[in-house]
Amino acid sequence: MVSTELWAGLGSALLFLIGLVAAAMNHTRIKLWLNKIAAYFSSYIQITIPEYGADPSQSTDRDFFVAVEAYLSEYCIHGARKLKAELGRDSKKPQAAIDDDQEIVDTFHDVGTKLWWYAYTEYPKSQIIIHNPADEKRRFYRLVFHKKFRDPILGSYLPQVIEKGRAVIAKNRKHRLFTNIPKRGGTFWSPVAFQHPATFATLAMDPAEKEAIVDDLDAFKQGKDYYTRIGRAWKRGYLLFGPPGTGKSTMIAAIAKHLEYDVYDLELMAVKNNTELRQLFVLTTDKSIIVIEDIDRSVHLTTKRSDNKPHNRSGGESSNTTLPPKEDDKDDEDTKLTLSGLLNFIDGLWSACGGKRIIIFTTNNKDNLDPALIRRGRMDKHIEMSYCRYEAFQLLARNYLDTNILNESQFFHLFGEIQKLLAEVDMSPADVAEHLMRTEKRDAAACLEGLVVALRNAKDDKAKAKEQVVEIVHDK
Ligand SMILES: Nc1ncnc2c1ncn2[C@@H]1O[C@H](COP(=O)(O)OP(=O)(O)OP(=O)(O)O)[C@@H](O)[C@H]1O
Ligand SMILES: [Mg+2]
Repeated sequence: MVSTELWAGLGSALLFLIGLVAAAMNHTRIKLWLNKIAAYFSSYIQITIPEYGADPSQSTDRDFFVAVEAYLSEYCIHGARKLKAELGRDSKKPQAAIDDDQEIVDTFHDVGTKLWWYAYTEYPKSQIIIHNPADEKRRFYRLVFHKKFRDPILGSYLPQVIEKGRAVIAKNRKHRLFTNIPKRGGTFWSPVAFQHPATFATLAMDPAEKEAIVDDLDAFKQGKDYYTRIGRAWKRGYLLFGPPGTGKSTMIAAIAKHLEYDVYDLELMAVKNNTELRQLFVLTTDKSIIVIEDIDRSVHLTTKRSDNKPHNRSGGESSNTTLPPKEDDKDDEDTKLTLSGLLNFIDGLWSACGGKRIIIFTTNNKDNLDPALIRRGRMDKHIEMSYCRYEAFQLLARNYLDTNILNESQFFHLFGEIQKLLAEVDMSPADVAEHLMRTEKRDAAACLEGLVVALRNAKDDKAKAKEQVVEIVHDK
């Protein structure tokens, strides 16, 4: 058994060496013969995976190479003696990969065989300065295995390598937050590492509603076939509305983390016109969340709708007008940011730009929005973020004070009062959370007592405000 493995190892190494010599030879004929000799005497097959294929602009070529690299770094690196380490992008942690001419042995358990992986690099022979990175140096991975395993290796092992490698890439990928900043010649996305700590586990809201949102996101994430079948673009719009401090921005961070998507935080004030908006949209990538916070306040949309249309009940512009467009409509479309430009941004263009995009609007006042902007199909799901009730408080208390706090009998009387008061008083989760922040001087009891006092005060204020309203009505 040992000697079989030894021969197999020697055979694969010899094949790899002959391959290297052949690659280094300039004479095409000799190169051809060397490869023929290697193929004749060897029972081994080799597969070469170049970093860039024939067409370097095709990123899919590189995907295979990158997946192999990630797979080998994660699953086979312990077998290599020579490694190279690089700092990953946005990362402080060094990432190791096998160095050139190193042999790594992997086992394909499905058929019980060993395989050999090698990394190597070819450098350009000419001294000409090269602008295309694909021409600079050529990196390869080479896989060598016994020819009797050709079918299972091609049919199952390599697809598994790609799948596992992609999973490793997704796991290690740092998520980014992009904001658009104006520069000469337009507005451009500028990224930073996205490290918001919020998750659905730390988000305080009605548990049933939270579960429904998570289910909706999961269905979206896995919904490629479904969206294709029903003939809709693979995108979803969420409108988050509710008073300040109820967790709308926190929810966006939790969604991004759950889906493992990048976030594009679109500042509409920095966008001059529809053309810029289109450019920004085209520059977003797949698997991303495009966010427009405070959509009602972030921009006054200059729009023919507002010029020509009757106003709706909330003072906004009604979208279902039949008035003919004015002559300068076309000019406005190009020189200003208009509501129709934004509507095109949401649903017109993105069907043409691939899938897996989520768009989220947030607002404190849903009634201020043009109905066209938030109709179902554009904003598919309307999620109300509301004041803190007892269930949300329980989660905050567990997170901020102690996981077991709700079982501590010394606080039962405080919990009872908090439950009663939260049913009567509107306090945002942000305000409740502020009272639960522990400091050196404030222990759990002090935090809870402070919250009770704040809730009692809020209840008194509410009662006084009510009395004043009654007095005004009587005076009238
Ligand atoms: N539902 C919640 N669950 C957990 N923490 C919350 C929640 N709501 C608010 N908070 C806390 O309050 C802070 C402010 O919340 P957030 O910024 O998400 O509110 P918002 O609804 O976006 O407010 P605004 O309308 O002013 O933008 C957060 O940093 C978070 O710590
Ligand atoms: Mg916010």
